[in-house]
Amino acid sequence: MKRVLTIGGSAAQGSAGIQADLKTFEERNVYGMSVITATVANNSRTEKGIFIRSTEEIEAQFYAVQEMVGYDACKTGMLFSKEIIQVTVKMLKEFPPPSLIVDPVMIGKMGSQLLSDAAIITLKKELIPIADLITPNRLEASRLINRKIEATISDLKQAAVELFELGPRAVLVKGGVIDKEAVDVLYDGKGFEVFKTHAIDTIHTSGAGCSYAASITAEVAKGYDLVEGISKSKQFVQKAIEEHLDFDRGVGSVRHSSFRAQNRK
Ligand SMILES: Nc1ncnc2c1ncn2[C@@H]1O[C@H](COP(=O)(O)OP(=O)(O)OP(=O)(O)O)[C@@H](O)[C@H]1O
Ligand SMILES: Cc1ncc(COP(=O)(O)O)c(N)n1
Repeated sequence: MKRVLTIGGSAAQGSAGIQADLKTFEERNVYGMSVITATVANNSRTEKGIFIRSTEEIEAQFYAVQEMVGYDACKTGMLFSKEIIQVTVKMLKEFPPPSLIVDPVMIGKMGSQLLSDAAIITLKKELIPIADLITPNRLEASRLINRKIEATISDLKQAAVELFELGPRAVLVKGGVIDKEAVDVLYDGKGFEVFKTHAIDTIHTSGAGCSYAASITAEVAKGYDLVEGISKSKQFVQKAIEEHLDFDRGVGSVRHSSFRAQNRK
């Protein structure tokens, strides 16, 4: 069984972050492990809580993973601060994963700030250059290249080229909805691949981005190439959004188990 690690934040409500990643790893049939960088305890009735873990606690988790299991691929999600990005880069350089997928999460779908403004530069200069794939959405991509990106395939392609210049081996820009289709563009320095599915009319997509990147990480760990891994993961996330869970309290969750349920019918 392939071994996959996620380094990111705990999302108490269960839809996104580490919870989404571990649920997705299980659905994609890989062995999931986690290093928790922060605890996000969103609660619309009180104040939003974000609690950052110490670098000592982060390192202890990472070394436990390496000593007890090892890994075939690694995903990063919420890293929040410059210090956490730097310790993550240090650990990844000491134990280079066969594949590294960096989801540059900045703002959660419920509005929480998951990356401090001051940390963007560290993300760009230190983590992105060692990534095999980065998976920004349009807003994150804009912040990384300091310009607005139009909702057109041609501008997404141009943005992917600019992001590639930051040094990753490939870029997947999630373009959002264009002409009723959910469009993503992959660029690997040689060519483009466009992934499209029909856009589902719902606000209940919390966890979509995390689960998509987690599924890609799992598929790459199994040996699929990026195009195959992304195609499979796009179908997985599509089904998870189609059968979303609405808890009647704002943005609901994707249903991580729906692809498996569909294939068991
Ligand atoms: N309404 C929708 N219908 C179909 N697919 C969607 C829909 N919303 C998002 N997706 C797809 O889900 C995947 C995750 O993308 P999304 O833009 O939600 O990421 P994100 O959560 O914003 O990213 P991040 O985790 O980096 O913050 C993409 O392939 C996107 O096209
Ligand atoms: C701890 C944590 N990490 C990441 C996300 C992004 O979530 P999404 O997949 O909805 O963009 C989140 N909301 N919380």
